[in-house]
Parts: sequence; C-alpha cells; structure tokens
Amino acid sequence: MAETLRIALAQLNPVVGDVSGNVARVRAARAQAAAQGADVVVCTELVLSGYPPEDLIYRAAFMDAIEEQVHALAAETADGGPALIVGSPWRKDGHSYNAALVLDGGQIKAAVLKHHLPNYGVFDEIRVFASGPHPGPVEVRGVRLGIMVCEDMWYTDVAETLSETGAELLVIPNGSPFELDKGDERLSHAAARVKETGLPLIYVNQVGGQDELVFDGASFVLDADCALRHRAPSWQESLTVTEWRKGPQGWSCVPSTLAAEGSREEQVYQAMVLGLRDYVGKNGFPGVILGLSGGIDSALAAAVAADALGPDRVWSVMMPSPYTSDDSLEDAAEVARLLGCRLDTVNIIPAMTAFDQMLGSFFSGLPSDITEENLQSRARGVSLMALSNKFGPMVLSTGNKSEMSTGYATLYGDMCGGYAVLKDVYKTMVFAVSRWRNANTPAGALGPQGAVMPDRVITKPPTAELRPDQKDEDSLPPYAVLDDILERLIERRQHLSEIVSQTGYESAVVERVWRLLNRAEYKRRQAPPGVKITRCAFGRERRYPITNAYVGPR
Ligand SMILES: Nc1ncnc2c1ncn2[C@@H]1O[C@H](COP(=O)(O)OP(=O)(O)OC[C@H]2O[C@@H]([n+]3cccc(C(=O)O)c3)[C@H](O)[C@@H]2O)[C@@H](O)[C@H]1O
Ligand SMILES: Nc1ncnc2c1ncn2[C@@H]1O[C@H](COP(=O)(O)OP(=O)(O)OP(=O)(O)O)[C@@H](O)[C@H]1O
Ligand SMILES: NC(=O)CC[C@H](N)C(=O)O
Repeated sequence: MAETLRIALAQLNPVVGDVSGNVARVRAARAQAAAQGADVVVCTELVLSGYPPEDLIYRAAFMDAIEEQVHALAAETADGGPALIVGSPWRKDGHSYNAALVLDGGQIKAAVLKHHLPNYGVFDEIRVFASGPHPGPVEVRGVRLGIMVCEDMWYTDVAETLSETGAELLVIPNGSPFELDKGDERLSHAAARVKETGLPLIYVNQVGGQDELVFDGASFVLDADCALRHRAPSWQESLTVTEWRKGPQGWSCVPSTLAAEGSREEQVYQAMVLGLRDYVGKNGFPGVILGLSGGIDSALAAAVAADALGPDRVWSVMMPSPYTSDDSLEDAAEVARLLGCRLDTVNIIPAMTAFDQMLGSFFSGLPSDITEENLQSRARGVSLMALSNKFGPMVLSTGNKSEMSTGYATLYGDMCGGYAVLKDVYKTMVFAVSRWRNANTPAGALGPQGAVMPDRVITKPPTAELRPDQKDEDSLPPYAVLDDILERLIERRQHLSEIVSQTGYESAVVERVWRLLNRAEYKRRQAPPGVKITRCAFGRERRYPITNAYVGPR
C-alpha cells in the first residue's frame, strides 16, 4: 500500500472539437508531470472533446475519433509513467456518457460516468448525455480514488457512495464556467463534501474561452480538515504536482502554492481578456477592428482587445459625424496612443448625405428623428464590416449589458460585429473596471503598462452623439439606478413590487425598465455572442419569448 503519492493537477485549455490537439495537450502535460515524478495526472472534464461539446456528441464520427484516440493514449501509459485521469465523452450500451477515464498500465482501467447532468443556466447536458450510475472508487497505484465529475460534487449522494465504498481521496475533473462569486460557491460545495466524508479533495478545472463561456481554472486542493492546500492561478494553463502523505488519519496534502483570486474588477477584466483572446485565436482571426468614439465603452473594449491580442492586432477607427465633438476626437486619439494601436479616420458624412439623397423623396416633410440617428450608427457598422471583409479582422461590438438590456443600441449599426466584449458587463461595472485597468496592469496582458484611457473618458457624461447635446441619461434613468433595477430583475428575478419596496424607487421607473427589458428581447436574439460574467447572462440563461403578450402581475 502506497504511503506517499504525487498527483498532478493539469489545468488545461482544450479546443472544442480538436480531438488530436487536445490529446497532444494531455500528452504534453503527462510528460511534464512525469518529469516531476508524478504518479497520477488529473485532467479536466471532457478534456478530449473540449467542454462543452454540445451537439458534436450526436456525430458518430466524432465519437469514433475520440474512442480511437483514447485507445492510443491508454496504450501509451504502458511506458511506466503516471496514470491518467482524463475527461472524455464515452459510449456504452448504446448511450453517450460524460466520463472520467482512468488510463494506466497500457489499459483503460475504468470509466467513471457522470451521474448528475446539469440542465439549468448555461448547461443542457441531458440533451446529449445519459446519466451514469453512482460510481465506486477506482484503485490507482494502490490508492482508492473517489472520482466524480463536476456537477456530481454539487450534491451529497455521489461523494457519500464513494466514501461508503472505501474511497480514500475525492478527485473531481471540472468544466466549471466563470461567473462572479463562483469561486466561493465551488469552495463551499467542495468543503461540504469534505466535511460529510472526512476525505480530502482535488478539484481540477478547465481554463480558457469557448464561445460565450470562459473557464477561469483556479483548481484547488482541500485537506480532510478543509484547509486549502493549493490554488492554481486563474486565467492561465498550469500544471502543479501535489505531494500526498498517508498518516493514521488518512491522506494529507503537503501545502503548496496559493494563487490569489483578485478583486471583482480584476476578475471581470481578465474574463473579458481570456474570452476574447480565445474567441479570436480559436476561430483563426488575424485581429480585431472596432469603432473608437472617444467614449468609455469603445475605450474599454479596445483596452481588453490590446491586452488579449497585443496592440498590433487591434485596429481602431474614428468615424466622425457633424455631431462628433472635438473632445471625442481628442479622446479617441489619446486612447489609441496610450494603447499603441492603429487608429484611422473614416468620415461618415458622405454616407449620411447619400442616404439623405436616396431616401429624401420618402422622408420629405417629415421631421428628423431616430431614423437619421440610426443611419449614422449603421453607416459606421457598414464601414467596419467592409474593412473586416477586405482585410480580415473581426468586428468588435462594444455594447454593454445596460444597453443590451434596454435595447439602447442600433440593430445592424453599433450592434453589428462578431463578438460583443462588454455584453454581460453593466455600465456601472464598465466605469469601475476602466478605473481598475488605468491603475493596474493585468497579469499576462499583452497591452501597455499604466493608464489606457484619459480620465476624461471615465468622468464625462456618456453620450451616443447621434444628435446635438445628446446624453444617455436624457433617455435612460441614471446608470446607478438602472443597473440596480436590471440586476434585480435579471439576476435575482425579483418581482417589481419587491424592488419598489426594497429600494424606494418610483414604481413608474421600475415599470419602465421592465418594459424596456422585455421589449428588447428581439434585439438580443440578433446580438453577437459575448462572454458570460454575471449569474444570469443573456442567451441561454434568460429565455423570454420575443412574442410575449403577458400583461399580468410581474
Ligand atoms: N419585435 C420585433 N421583432 C423584430 N424586429 C423588431 C421588433 N420590434 C421592432 N423591430 C425592428 O427594429 C427596429 C427598431 O430597432 P432599431 O432600428 O435598432 O432602432 P431603435 O431601437 O428604435 O433605436 C435605437 C436606440 O438605440 C439608441 N442608441 C443607438 C446607437 C448607440 C447607442 C449607444 O449609446 O450606444 C444608443 C438610440 O438612441 C435609440 O434609442 C424597428 O424599426 C423594426 O424594424
Ligand atoms: N464617432 C465615432 N467613431 C467611431 N466609432 C463610433 C463613433 N460613435 C460611435 N461609435 C461606435 O459605436 C459604439 C456605440 O457608441 P455610442 O457613442 O453611440 O454610445 P456608447 O454606448 O456610449 O459607446 P462609447 O462609450 O464607446 O461612446 C461605440 O462604442 C463605437 O464603437
Ligand atoms: N460541467 C458541470 O457539470 C458544471 C456544473 C457546475 N455546477 C459548475 O458550474 O461548476
């Protein structure tokens, strides 16, 4: 019976669908762990397919490719190196499962099948996977490991079965997407399982961006007394070999590095950076292009892009109209200078004049209104898309969550683009994160050190500059009030009366925000994807009908 054990936590960034690339990532991690004397390497949930694989699981050829690669990987473990615990889709008796496979001594020693399939929020695993039975422990190098997959740790029953059937150590491969405050939630579920079973626990999480999700990593180890023995860094791949010793009370982990979690602003910023970096990188774009207005949203989006990709892959374009102020021109130029990214000017006045002429016979005698305002926004969108078509960079959309919530954005105008950087970040958080970035250089950032936007960009009142003297707060409640109401409606799903009684806001204001929110559903369905940051992001997590005649109590 082993009295010491070295277990490697492989916090990897797989690419969904890239089976051979993912196998290569696992192979490299195993070689690195072997060089550090590891006995076992624990990888993340579904690392071979990438998480979440969604409907790829329905493709028999995809599942065949995975099976073939698993057998090859298993055969490689005959080399006397560490055992591998890899997450992989796995077929058995005509069903597809979300499994953790134990590969050792040249064989597939066990397939632990996920029991609790998450089917809420961003998850719909019941769509593609069958639920496995409660697993039992798997003996690896003389130690009975209680392996369970991600969601199985969020309930009591799987850990209970594992401990009752002799597990000595809980091991959990995860694909747990980032959202604010998720770290505490994970830790409290993990600690509950440790307390119930008296067993130490290893939690290994995926890192990287996948469409609207970003995985922060932050893998960790809890000892049997719930002491945190290791926390891997967030937002980057890592491989840590942890040392375990067996004493009279069971297994205990030798204390190792504890990476800091970072402030909320830092987490939001890093989530946007990694989400964008991986979206651009994994989809093969040479870089990004965006309209830089001199306002805070496009300045922050540009800063995130420069930190994600490097300033030389960010192309900013100022597109002045007759309503663009000198301050905006100066501020856009200063943002581009501070970031060190390319800035060009494309005047949209000729396009506005052309539309006046093209549509003049229809519009004659009618007052100028939102129609002409939206044409400016659309002229900018068309220009950016043309530059994207000609030169290849993907267009970034810069709308924030307050705007996405209220429909304060122009369809096929500023809503155009491939990816919306700030989509799940309320305007009040946009201000806070911009201040944070001006005072801090994020770890791993490819952009410049120091401030990335002039103070005036943060302090001036937000305006869309689509007509003279326009200010956002002329049409919307102040952002502090708007965001508070939106957060209560969206994330907390509060009733309107509850919001009024808890906050003292006028019920007419809360009613208006509710109406704006519901009315903009059609716009959100046409919005580009953007990374999930909050507890309830638009898209999969908030599914209201567009055609919606409900008028009863809300
Ligand atoms: N249920 C439905 N299903 C499908 N389509 C629907 C629809 N209801 C309206 N529509 C269509 O949508 C059109 C209205 O949408 P749209 O054309 O976008 O225009 P609209 O929402 O009327 O105006 C854009 C709003 O965004 C504000 N804005 C624009 C640009 C930038 C910023 C900023 O500060 O960032 C703010 C602007 O001040 C204005 O309040 C309708 O004319 C109709 O064609
Ligand atoms: N003059 C401009 N030049 C370049 N892009 C612009 C210009 N005006 C608007 N845009 C683009 O359209 C987006 C919507 O901007 P708008 O000024 O209407 O409102 P906003 O949401 O307050 O954004 P920002 O804070 O970036 O100004 C901007 O973020 C920017 O990408
Ligand atoms: N992949 C999963 O099973 C994730 C579900 C889990 N509750 C989490 O977010 O951590």
